[in-house]
Amino acid sequence: MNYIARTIDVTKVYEGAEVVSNVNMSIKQGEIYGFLGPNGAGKTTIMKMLTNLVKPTTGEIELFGEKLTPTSYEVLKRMGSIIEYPFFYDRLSARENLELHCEYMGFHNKKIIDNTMETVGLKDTGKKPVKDFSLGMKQRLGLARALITTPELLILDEPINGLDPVGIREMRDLFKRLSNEYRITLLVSSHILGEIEQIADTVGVIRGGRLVEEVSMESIRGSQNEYIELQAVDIRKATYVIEHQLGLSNYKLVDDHTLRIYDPGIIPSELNTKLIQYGIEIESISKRAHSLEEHFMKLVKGDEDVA
Ligand SMILES: Nc1ncnc2c1ncn2[C@@H]1O[C@H](COP(=O)(O)OP(=O)(O)OP(=O)(O)O)[C@@H](O)[C@H]1O
Repeated sequence: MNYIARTIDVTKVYEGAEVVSNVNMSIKQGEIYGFLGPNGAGKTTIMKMLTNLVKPTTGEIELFGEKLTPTSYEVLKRMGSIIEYPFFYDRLSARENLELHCEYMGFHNKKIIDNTMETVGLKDTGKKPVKDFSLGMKQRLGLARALITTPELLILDEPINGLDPVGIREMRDLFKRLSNEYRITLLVSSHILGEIEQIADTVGVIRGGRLVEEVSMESIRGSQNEYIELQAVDIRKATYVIEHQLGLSNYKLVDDHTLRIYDPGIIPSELNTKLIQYGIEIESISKRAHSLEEHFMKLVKGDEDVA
């Protein structure tokens, strides 16, 4: 497997408190990796370690197959990032800010400034000073700055925070374009599941400094376990019939009234008919599926009974 970035058993201790604990993250080349977790879970700290802004207390970071050291300048040139609020020269225009950044980075290619401004949708901002930009425009300028050195990996910490629905949508579309057209690998953090779910190929869930899951969205969608939920007046009798007469074994009694059957391929109306034949009084019967939200919320909140 081709990994563009990995954390290997990374731990970070701040003033005696372990804020990141033994995290093993693997970001594949070309994917959008969604980094999901509540505020304070440790996302920013991990992103700072990946960009060499903070050193792990123990463990290692690997970027483009190389171990990250304090002098890994070449490796760091291959990535762009926005971590925490990006600083701009407020009185200067978008273009002037980007020109200054290029100069600072020793990167001289005027054409790229035009192209990047076009990519992020800031081409028509002219002389407008950044202080008159909306939050969404500033976010896009931050992205332009991260993109201007043509990175292979882009690390974005909560890039949609504070944006309105239109701005969120534009950002999301832009991430997909960067991934599909420019083949950039993205690591994007958020505390909002809905956002991660819509863009990510892989999701890493972090809680209390620990990576509690790292899974491809494809496999999660594939394992959306459907089940039949039924309610009966006498649930024990229904359970007996289901197990001994109908031969179904994969079920769970939820409460005194409700049973969930996980055996595949059951059609609710057929089950209903059969149960009635055995004299079971059914109150309700329906097909359901664990939603992604249920799946992730259990992880984020720390419910160990994860489906
Ligand atoms: N420089 C620091 N010194 C001490 N503690 C810190 C420092 N930076 C972060 N922390 C602590 O580490 C924990 C993780 O913070 P971090 O910013 O990585 O979380 P996060 O998941 O990015 O959340 P948020 O979205 O709120 O930034 C928090 O408890 C935070 O207070």
